[in-house]
Amino acid sequence: MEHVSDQFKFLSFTDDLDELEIGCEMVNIITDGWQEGPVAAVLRGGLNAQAVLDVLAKAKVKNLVIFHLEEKIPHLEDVFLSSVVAPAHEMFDSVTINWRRDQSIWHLIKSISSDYSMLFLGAPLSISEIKPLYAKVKGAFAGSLTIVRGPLRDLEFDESDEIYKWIRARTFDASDFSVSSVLRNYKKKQGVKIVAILPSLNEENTVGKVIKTALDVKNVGLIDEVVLIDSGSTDNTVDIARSYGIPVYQHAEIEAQLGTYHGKGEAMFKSAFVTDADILAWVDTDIENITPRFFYGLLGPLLAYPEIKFAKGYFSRPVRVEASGIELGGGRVTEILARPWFSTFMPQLSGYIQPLAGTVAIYKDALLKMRIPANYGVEVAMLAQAVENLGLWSTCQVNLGEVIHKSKDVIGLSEMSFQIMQVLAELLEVNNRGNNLFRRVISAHGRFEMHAKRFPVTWRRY
Ligand SMILES: O=c1ccn([C@@H]2O[C@H](COP(=O)(O)OP(=O)(O)O[C@H]3O[C@H](CO)[C@@H](O)[C@H](O)[C@H]3O)[C@@H](O)[C@H]2O)c(=O)[nH]1
Ligand SMILES: O=C(O)[C@H](O)COP(=O)(O)O
Repeated sequence: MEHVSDQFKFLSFTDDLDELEIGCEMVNIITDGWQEGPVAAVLRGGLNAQAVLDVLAKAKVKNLVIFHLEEKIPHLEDVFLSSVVAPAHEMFDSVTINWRRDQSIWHLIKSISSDYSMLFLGAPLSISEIKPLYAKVKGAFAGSLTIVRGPLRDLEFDESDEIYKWIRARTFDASDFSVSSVLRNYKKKQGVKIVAILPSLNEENTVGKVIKTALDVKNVGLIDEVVLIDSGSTDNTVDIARSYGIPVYQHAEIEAQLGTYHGKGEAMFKSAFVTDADILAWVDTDIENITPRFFYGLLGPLLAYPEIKFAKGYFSRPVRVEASGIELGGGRVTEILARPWFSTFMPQLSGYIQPLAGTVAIYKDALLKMRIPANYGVEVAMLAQAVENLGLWSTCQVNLGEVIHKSKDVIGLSEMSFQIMQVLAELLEVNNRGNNLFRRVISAHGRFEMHAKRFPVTWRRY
């Protein structure tokens, strides 16, 4: 039990929680008080869950009952297994783990309310979330509640860290902005015109629903225009889009005198020429589970906070089972390339949860000051320049919920990563000696083959 700390501080939920001790050794216990009877802990895993175990061991609880809501992404279960299940078996005489699949944590807590007189939870990330969490749990659980906040072990930053502060203040949830009348009011007050731009390349299965959803949001007055910018689809995408009566453009034909390039960035660059709106909001057309939330959520912060000029969506991605039978969690390029790159070279961007997301909204005057790469580097290039030109605090991210969209195979992702890396290198003015040749050596049946493809970055300027 190496991780048991001697420093426990007790507070009640009526105390001022600014009194919480922050430090490498402190365990803060915010509690209704001890009550005789059976004890349960509802735990997800991580430092605070581990601190709950410390507190219960110190309180000489012998038989521990733990409830755990199964994670949607199975590899997150590793955190629970290593930080809770393994140590709990060493610390207590008997441990019962109840793996649950309730609809939500509140359903779970309600269902055990009459069986336990004390409930222990790990604290949420931010101190300001503790009292709202308490109020919510008390609506479901009648007994005594204790929320434990563990020591800040292994964290090199504290709550005065700028990225941490930015995340707390500039990360929104789409549900914060779901009341259309409120948003319409903000929109009117700011006197802005908004266009939803839907980029497409062979999206016949999903494009119709995305357009219909955008039009629903237009009908309630939040969006003024919906346009589709196609990159030369060869399926029925364009016919489907036209059947909704919205303007449909081929990106190659927009401002044809500027020439044309392949790529999503090119479609986004050309978007600025087809509208006189003040705010441009792009939403990908391959999203299977599109809802108005994507549009409200993305636009909400820009309308409600005039100082915010750029918003990027983020989302959770359910695990997909590939044809190979292999289960994949989402965001492979994000986790393997973008996040490590940002933490190494561009730490000011490291608070972004989905830096590659294509759901983005920006004021047009800010867009016109940017240079836009024609390829898949467009999202990171826009993000980096938004933060550089406008300042981190004029940018934000919004949780749009869960996204289900088609996934590239590993070669597709590898090429996308190469494009993104080339763009990031150019943004940092790293001299890569014009090396944009991407080589892939393949060994099969005792022979080697060399495949090589060039991915030059074309920067577009307004
Ligand atoms: O030349 C193109 C290529 C794609 N698309 C559309 O752009 C969207 C996203 O493209 P996709 O190839 O599905 O991207 P992902 O593999 O999902 O890549 C993720 O990461 C990219 C790089 O950050 C972003 O551009 C994407 O929006 C984001 O979903 C879809 O609606 C496509 O139809 C175009 O309009 N033109
Ligand atoms: O955002 C990413 O990292 C890429 O779009 C890949 O996502 P996926 O691993 O969910 O397919």
